[in-house]
Amino acid sequence: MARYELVKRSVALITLTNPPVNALSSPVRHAIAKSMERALSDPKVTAVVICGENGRFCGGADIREFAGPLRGPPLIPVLDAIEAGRKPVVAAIEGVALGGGFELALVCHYRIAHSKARLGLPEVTLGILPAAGGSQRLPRLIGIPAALELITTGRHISAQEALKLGIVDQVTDQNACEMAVEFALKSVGKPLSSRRVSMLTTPCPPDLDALLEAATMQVKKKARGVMAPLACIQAVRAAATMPFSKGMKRESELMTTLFNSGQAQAFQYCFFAQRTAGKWTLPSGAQWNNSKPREIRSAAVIGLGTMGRGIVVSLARVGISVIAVESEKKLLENGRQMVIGMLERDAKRRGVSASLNLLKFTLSLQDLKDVDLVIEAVFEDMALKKRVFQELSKVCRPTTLLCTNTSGLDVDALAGVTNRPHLVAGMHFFSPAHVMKLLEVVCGPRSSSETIATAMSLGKKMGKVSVAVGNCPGFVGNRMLKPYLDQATFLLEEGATPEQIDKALEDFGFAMGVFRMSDLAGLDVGWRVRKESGLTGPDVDSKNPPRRRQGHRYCPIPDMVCEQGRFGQKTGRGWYMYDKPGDTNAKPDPLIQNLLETYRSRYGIQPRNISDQEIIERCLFVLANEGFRILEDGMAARPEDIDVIYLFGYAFPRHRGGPMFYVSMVGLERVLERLEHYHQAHPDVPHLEPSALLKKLVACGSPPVQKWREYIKTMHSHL
Ligand SMILES: CCCCCCCCCCCCC[C@H](O)CC(=O)SCCNC(=O)CCNC(=O)[C@H](O)C(C)(C)COP(=O)(O)OP(=O)(O)OC[C@H]1O[C@@H](n2cnc3c(N)ncnc32)[C@H](O)[C@@H]1OP(=O)(O)O
Repeated sequence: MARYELVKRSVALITLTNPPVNALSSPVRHAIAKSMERALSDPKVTAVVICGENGRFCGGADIREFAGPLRGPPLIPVLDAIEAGRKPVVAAIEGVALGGGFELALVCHYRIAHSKARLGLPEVTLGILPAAGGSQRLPRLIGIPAALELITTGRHISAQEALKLGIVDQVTDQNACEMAVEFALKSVGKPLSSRRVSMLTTPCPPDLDALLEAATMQVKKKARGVMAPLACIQAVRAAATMPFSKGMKRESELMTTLFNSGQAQAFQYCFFAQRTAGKWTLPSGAQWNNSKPREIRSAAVIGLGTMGRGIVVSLARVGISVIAVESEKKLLENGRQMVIGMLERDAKRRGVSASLNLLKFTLSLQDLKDVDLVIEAVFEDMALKKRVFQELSKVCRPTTLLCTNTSGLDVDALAGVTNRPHLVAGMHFFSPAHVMKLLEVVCGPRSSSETIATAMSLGKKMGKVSVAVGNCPGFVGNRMLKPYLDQATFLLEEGATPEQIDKALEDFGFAMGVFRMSDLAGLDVGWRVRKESGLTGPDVDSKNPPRRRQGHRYCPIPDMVCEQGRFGQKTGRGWYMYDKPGDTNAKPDPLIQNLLETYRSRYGIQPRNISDQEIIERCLFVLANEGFRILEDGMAARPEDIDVIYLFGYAFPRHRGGPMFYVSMVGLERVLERLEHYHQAHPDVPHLEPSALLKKLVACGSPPVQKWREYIKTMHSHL
């Protein structure tokens, strides 16, 4: 777990050997401690260099170990012994020095970084804080403001920035390990006391309280209800106001609180869920590690609406040449200008030049004959999409992959009109496509493993978190959204207000409640879908009694809001009112209050007081209940995939871990009991009926979320 060598006759070279990221697992900590003892006691050794195998210094503590009892030597004494040693120790940082890896570097007396290395204390993103002295040493080394920013955001920094901040002593383009050995030889005999960061006095700004207060306000606003950033600020305060040993005690107390909070578990679950989602499987046995993706050098995007433009930008900025197609000259010109503007702004922000030379704009599908892959992003209309796919089938070479950005239509129906159904898949981006990280890769029953591998790998290349899903209406994300939105509007009927529901959801941790979010997204989109599916408008079957469709409860309030031309922020009116169209400051609107009161009295509904608990339970338990059904149907391979979709596509609060993790933390038995209760009260809402899988899991003793897959295996899978 660590290799010990003597180099240049007097330098002990300790190499961490724990692939893939040299995490500080128990055997690694043990090996470091033993190696240091050996180096310090060997008279031949005058200096020590610590590096990591395979060009990676260290990715920090082994996060998997956090789930069990602490075994092996604790990290802090291992690190303290390095700093206290009487021989100079140099960290040779290549690749990454993150979390405990960074803390390991901080106890070394010197730090040499390769120019491509990245450093950071990302603990806050795992719901904890740098608890091996990082919160106490970094402020001593670089001052409170810079340390506060790095620790509360978890941001990774480049070697150059680390040099500027005074974190590393030297940056090199050459082999960092060899440079560190040379550096170590030159450091022999130099006094070490000023190199022991724990011995430094934290430079304390005069306005410390104001600074910490401002940071507190900022993190409270940015991460509602999240404990870790607040704990980080308290730890940094300790570094500014307490001697090192007392600060370490405070750091440990804060870490214990975070560890016991449940939030840390949720964040750490998210970390692994994101990585698990990349490991897709198909019923054929094809999977991520046995299917080869095709290399995509050129692509085409059809349709330059909001989605199409974002997709063009996502492709071009990773070096893929893109042909963008529109149906009319004016739309094409407008799209061209928007895309160029977006790419230029993006390039400026990243300090690179915009890849405009990769773009071509055309009105003719004939220009697509040689591209490797097409993404169709035209209007959400099956007949139109089928025409496009038929045309593509004729125009593109037979090996071109044909993908659709539909947000819920039948991908296999589109595959069926082509001459290559095995090369058709869904690539469902989220709006705005160049910003949102989620990509649902929709596997049709005829999509080949190569097609899925290519779509997943292209998503990764574009920096997306790609999740493979089955082909059902709405796929995973939008399919689950429907019962969630329904519950919110049923609660309005029963007596709640949009403000009350939004506040309950925002207090739960969502950045925006369901109604504020709907106003931002635009209410007309859903209205059009409801009209097209005959739920509202002139095509409604007149046999439907009021507030019922196909025998089930239906709430027409969203349709009534749209009928008044209230489409959300863009029209200055929606569930809320805004000072002018495009404004974001949502204010409660007495007209909506009035509409709700009139509606309730028309249907003889006696409004009742609805608790926040009921709002959360009905909205979120029904969301997860649909997730269970999706798992039963084999439309998602595992609960982690559903959670990743909700974290990255629907801003589900990370400290709750995603809808499936959240209900597992609440306790499946309780969730089942509450769903049964609500279904009894609302028997005309089938989504409230507990799913078979939920019942099965409860009957099996409510296993943890990571084990649910074992209970789903027996069921029919589309993935
Ligand atoms: C009740 C009282 C309790 C009190 C508790 C007291 C405890 C006291 C001691 C605490 C000491 C704390 C020390 C420290 O402050 C805490 C930490 O260090 S937390 C860890 C911080 N590090 C990170 O957050 C880095 C996480 N990793 C990454 O960001 C990336 O993996 C990477 C390093 C940038 C590499 O990225 P990629 O190349 O894209 O590779 P992947 O991300 O796909 O990862 C590959 C593979 O490695 C696994 N992995 C990565 N990092 C870790 C890790 N730190 N631990 C374990 N495993 C890791 C990852 O899951 C992938 O695995 P695979 O999916 O392939 O199985």
